[in-house]
Amino acid sequence: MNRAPDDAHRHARALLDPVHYDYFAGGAGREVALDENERAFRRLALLPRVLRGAASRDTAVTLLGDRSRMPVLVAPTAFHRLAHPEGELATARAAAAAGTVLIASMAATTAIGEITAAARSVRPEAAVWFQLYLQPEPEVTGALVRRAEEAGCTALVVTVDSPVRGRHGRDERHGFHDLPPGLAAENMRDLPGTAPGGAAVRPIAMSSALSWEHVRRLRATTPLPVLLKGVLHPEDARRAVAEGVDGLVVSNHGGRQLDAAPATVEALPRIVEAVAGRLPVLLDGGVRTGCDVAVALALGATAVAVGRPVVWGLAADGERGVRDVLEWFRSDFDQALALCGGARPADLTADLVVRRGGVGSGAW
Ligand SMILES: Cc1cc2nc3c(=O)[nH]c(=O)nc-3n(C[C@H](O)[C@H](O)[C@H](O)COP(=O)(O)O)c2cc1C
Ligand SMILES: O=C(O)C(=O)c1ccccc1
Repeated sequence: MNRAPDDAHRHARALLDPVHYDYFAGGAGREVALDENERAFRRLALLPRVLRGAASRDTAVTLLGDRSRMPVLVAPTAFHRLAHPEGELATARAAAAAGTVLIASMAATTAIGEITAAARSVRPEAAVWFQLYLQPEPEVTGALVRRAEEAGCTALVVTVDSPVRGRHGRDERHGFHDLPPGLAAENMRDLPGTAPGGAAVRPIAMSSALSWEHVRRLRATTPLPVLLKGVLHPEDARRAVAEGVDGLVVSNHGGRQLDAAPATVEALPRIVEAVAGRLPVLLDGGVRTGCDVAVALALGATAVAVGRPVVWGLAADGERGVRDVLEWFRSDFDQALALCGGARPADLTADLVVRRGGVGSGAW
């Protein structure tokens, strides 16, 4: 069967500078979390329901007021111009064409205003969310949030799994630490507090001093919904609900931060239980097929996001490549939903999920 993401991955590997390929593909430490994200999905199976008479299907979901044609979003990934000269502009047009939400990275090589404009040029109501690393200086965070608001972003996704930068062995071996000349993290240009004559592009700071107080401050300064990305402990999920956060992304940063983190699909049930329906719970990490999407939804995710498959599509064939990958996910998820006897995402329930390799029901 023609699998667009696999084709894209093969092409991307052949086309990319090996240093850049390893930047995108790699993970932290011994890459245990990276590998486990995909493997954990393979350890789970779905018990299909039969004869349910679901004549037509609708794969769409609504997330914090934004409609997506499928429960598969584009996860924020940095530096798209390393993958293709059109970079984030191509990704944004493809996500808009596929009718899904793009979560644009703060570490994009294109400014957020240009990204939203590209998405809207394809579909005026296209939704773009902005991924944010809270910066130690409140005025810098504030300026980034204003940029996202002015660009028309409809949610902020605050990444909270990066108190320090992950150590990526592949990058260390290659000595890859900086973008090549001509490329920059454009959202970091001309921010307040830059010393006169200092670098126009600020480095992105990761800070272990961040606390719930910073999230509270952020919520007080923006009307946009705030999601936290990188929550794995159920106590943090409960705290997020209590703090008035609007959504969670269960994520281990694609295995690029804590290498001992669990596979995200294994962490998901406890987060879903802790949240008890009070917030939408998204998941990313290792989602590679429509069946993976169906398993995550059955275990209580409202939607998932895909990171590397989108980068491979972009590297393989620009906007067209990303569109092919996203359309493939829509059709593969529709197929999985149909085979489970479902008509809509909400029909995927936890009783459908069993572990492979066990005897008996093996219910989750
Ligand atoms: C090359 C690359 C760059 C990434 N950059 C960011 C980023 O800037 N901000 C962020 O919150 N997450 C970032 N992530 C993590 C993704 O948002 C996401 O959690 C992860 O890629 C999902 O796993 P998957 O690649 O297996 O689908 C990055 C991941 C990759 C692979
Ligand atoms: O590479 C990453 O995973 C990532 O999150 C990041 C963060 C800041 C700058 C570049 C990439």
